[in-house]
Amino acid sequence: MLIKKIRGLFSSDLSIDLGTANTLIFVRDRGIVLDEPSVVAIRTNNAQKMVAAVGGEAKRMLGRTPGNITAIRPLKDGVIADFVVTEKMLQHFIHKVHENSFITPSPRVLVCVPSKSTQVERKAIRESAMGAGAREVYLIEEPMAAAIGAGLPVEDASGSMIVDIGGGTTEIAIISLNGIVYAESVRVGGDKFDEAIATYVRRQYGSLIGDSTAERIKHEIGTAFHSEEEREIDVRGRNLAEGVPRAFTLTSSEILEALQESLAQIVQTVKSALEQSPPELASDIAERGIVLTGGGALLRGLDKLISEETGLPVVVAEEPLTCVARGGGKALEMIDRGGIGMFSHEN
Ligand SMILES: Nc1ncnc2c1ncn2[C@@H]1O[C@H](COP(=O)(O)OP(=O)(O)OP(=O)(O)O)[C@@H](O)[C@H]1O
Repeated sequence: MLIKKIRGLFSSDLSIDLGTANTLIFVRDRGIVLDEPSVVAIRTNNAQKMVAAVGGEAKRMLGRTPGNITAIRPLKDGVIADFVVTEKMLQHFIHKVHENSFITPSPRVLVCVPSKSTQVERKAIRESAMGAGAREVYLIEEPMAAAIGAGLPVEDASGSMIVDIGGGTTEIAIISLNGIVYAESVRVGGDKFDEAIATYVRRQYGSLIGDSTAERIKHEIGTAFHSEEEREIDVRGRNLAEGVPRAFTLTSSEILEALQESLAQIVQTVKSALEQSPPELASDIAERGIVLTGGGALLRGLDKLISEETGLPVVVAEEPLTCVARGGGKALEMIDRGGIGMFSHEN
């Protein structure tokens, strides 16, 4: 135990949030050392595939690649769509952290996995991390890490509700005594919001916009709740009828309309989690409120919408985009204190 404690003090344990949209790596005492889009660009030469770029550089290539390069997102809808490429990406990021931070290799690595990921996926993630030099690998479910990162009292015998709105999925969990009492996930998140915006623009303006433009519109004027303050953005898309770029202006009310269906799905999943929560925990949640994490929590007015629909207080966690990675880091510290109840059964 003492040796474990001492080792804990000097170790450069990594916590990895392997997300559909972004991968983050947190190192104890250093904070977030890597924050990159989960994108890999693959170059094909005479049927041979090679990694051309990973992370930010690869994301800039999305939708702009020549014939022999494809930029792909190996995780989709919160699950691994391409094992081989995910492994390559994970290894690239872990090596990058080692190179940049003079961190000793072979640390303990904790990976945050979607609560609905299969045993096969968990095994693949574990093997990828081992392949990248991890000495020990721990897996923790994302909502648990998110709750710890948001500072919720997960160890207490009291219910906490977390809604983590990522790129591919929204994960909802009720946590008490270091365990997930109820978890539900819906394949709606930031990506679906972007798709809904692109669909709206195609229907209303007869123009095509790419994923990055849709995401930019969401960041700048996106909203989940009606507000007096109307925002606008000038956009350029390829007009379908004329085949040439055309400019038009979008307003925040239009984006609200475009997002209706996706938002309704999230609200419905939150409501059904509340309905299925044991009464004691439901009353704790009613008192403490619902905590939102993940990039989607930054969508303007989403807290208001969920609060209005559930009648409960809703708060957005501080730095929602880094909650999962930071929570994973804290969970690693908890291992040294013997708090291992929260880890996935695979450990
Ligand atoms: N200010 C903002 N307003 C709205 N959405 C935002 C904002 N900032 C980031 N996002 C969205 O958050 C999403 C990414 O969130 P996050 O990094 O938490 O997801 P992830 O962990 O990679 O995904 P998942 O949990 O599904 O695996 C993207 O869709 C991004 O567009």
